[in-house]
Amino acid sequence: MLDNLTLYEHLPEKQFQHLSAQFAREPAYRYIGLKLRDLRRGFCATVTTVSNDLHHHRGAVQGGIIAMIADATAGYTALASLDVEAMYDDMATIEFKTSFFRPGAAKELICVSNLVHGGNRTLFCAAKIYLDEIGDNQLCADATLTFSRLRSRA
Ligand SMILES: CC(C)(COP(=O)(O)OP(=O)(O)OC[C@H]1O[C@@H](n2cnc3c(N)ncnc32)[C@H](O)[C@@H]1OP(=O)(O)O)[C@@H](O)C(=O)NCCC(=O)NCCSC(=O)Cc1ccccc1
Repeated sequence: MLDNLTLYEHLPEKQFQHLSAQFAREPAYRYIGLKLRDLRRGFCATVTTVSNDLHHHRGAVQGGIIAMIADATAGYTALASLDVEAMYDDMATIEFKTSFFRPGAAKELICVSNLVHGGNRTLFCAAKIYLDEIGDNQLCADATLTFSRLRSRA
C-alpha cells in the first residue's frame, strides 16, 4: 500500500489480534463499511467502500464521514503505538482538524495514518485520505489529530 511500509515494525501477534478484532467489531465502522488494511507500530491503513448512503447532495462523500475515517484510522494508529504491556489501554480523541482538498468522489477511500509524536499521556497523529489509490493527485483530505491515553483500570 505504501513504498516505505518497512519503516513500521509489525506488532506482536497478540496485540495485533486484539486490535484487529476490536476494529472489526466497532459498530460505527461496520455501519459505514470501514475496514482495516494494515496495522503496525505507529501506522494504520484502512479502506472504505463508498456507497451512495455516504453521499451528500452533490454525489460525493459527506465531509463528516471523511473526518470519521481519519479519526478511526488515526485512533488505531495511536493504539498501535502503545507497548504490548499496555495493549488494553484506550484512546480518546480530544481534538482534530481536517482539510478537504478534493470532493470525496470515489469507489474507495483509502486512509493512511502515522504517529507524529507519542508521549506518556498525549499522542499526536496525522492521516491522509486518498481517492481510490495513493498518489498526490488523489489526495482528498488531510487531518491532524490529538489523542489522550486512557489507562486500563483492569
Ligand atoms: C478522558 C478525557 C479525554 C480527559 O479527561 P480530563 O480532562 O482528564 O477530565 P476529567 O478527569 O475531569 O474527566 C472528565 C470526564 O472524562 C471521562 N473520563 C475521564 N477519565 C476517563 C477514563 N480513564 N476512562 C473513561 N472515561 C474517562 C469521564 O466521563 C469524566 O466524567 P466524570 O468526571 O466521571 O463525570 C475526557 O475529556 C473525555 O473523555 N473526553 C471525550 C473524548 C471523546 O469522547 N472523544 C470522541 C470519541 S474517542 C474515539 O472514538 C477515538 C478513537 C478512535 C479509534 C480508537 C480509539 C479511539
